[in-house]
Amino acid sequence: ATKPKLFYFCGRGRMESIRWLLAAAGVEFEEEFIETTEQYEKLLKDGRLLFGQVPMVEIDGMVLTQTRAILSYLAAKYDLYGKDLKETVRINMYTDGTLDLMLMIAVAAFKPPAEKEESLALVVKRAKTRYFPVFEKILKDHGEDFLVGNKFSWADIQLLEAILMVEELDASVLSEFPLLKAFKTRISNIPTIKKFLQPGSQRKPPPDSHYVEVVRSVLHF
Ligand SMILES: CCCCC[C@H]1O[C@@H](O)C[C@@H]1SC[C@H](NC(=O)CC[C@H](N)C(=O)O)C(=O)NCC(=O)O
Repeated sequence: ATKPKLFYFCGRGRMESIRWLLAAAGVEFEEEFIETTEQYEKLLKDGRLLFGQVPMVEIDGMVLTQTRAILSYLAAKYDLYGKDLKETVRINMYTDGTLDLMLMIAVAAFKPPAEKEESLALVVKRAKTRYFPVFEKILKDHGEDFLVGNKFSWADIQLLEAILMVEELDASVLSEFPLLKAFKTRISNIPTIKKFLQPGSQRKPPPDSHYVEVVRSVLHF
């Protein structure tokens, strides 16, 4: 069977959570990195970007855009989306939260130094005061290994992704969250995720000036 193919820049941005979900599900995928305006404009001309935007994923004979739509499709396809609607809506609540937090980081990369510094400090503050306390309480209240239905789901994958991303900004961010520390160790040791965390995987590094320049030049902003 043909592997899913991801069309995006060679960086995290909005595509990184899709890479995480596929990797955690043990699904091999290919990537086409958009480096030039010509590449982007060809995708546009060929009508493969619904609203003219990336991420775009080709999977199961479809050409998908809209990050959350793609993530939901993958979560359902690989049985990482809860056993019923009540579990699914909790997974959606949790993943919308971690995606909001991670997009704050993605957007900050495009800000001038002083503003970027301020934005990233706000990310750490939001993580410590808004997001991580919620997940610590969820783990405490139900005393299970996973966030929803005591079964590994998309919510667990994305929370680990967000924890690691915030730790890159402040390594001590989990110091007041013992259950999240244990969660991080537990989920990082799931074989497919452990493999994705090894060097040489398709996981992307934090955004650097080259990534920002490429995105700016391709998207003319
Ligand atoms: C201030 C901008 C922040 C980020 C810019 C881009 O780099 C990534 O870090 C995030 C985005 S990705 C690139 C951007 N894509 C989106 O905004 C997709 C939004 C959509 N709702 C989704 O969830 O997939 C893009 O294609 N724009 C072209 C343009 O709208 O004409």
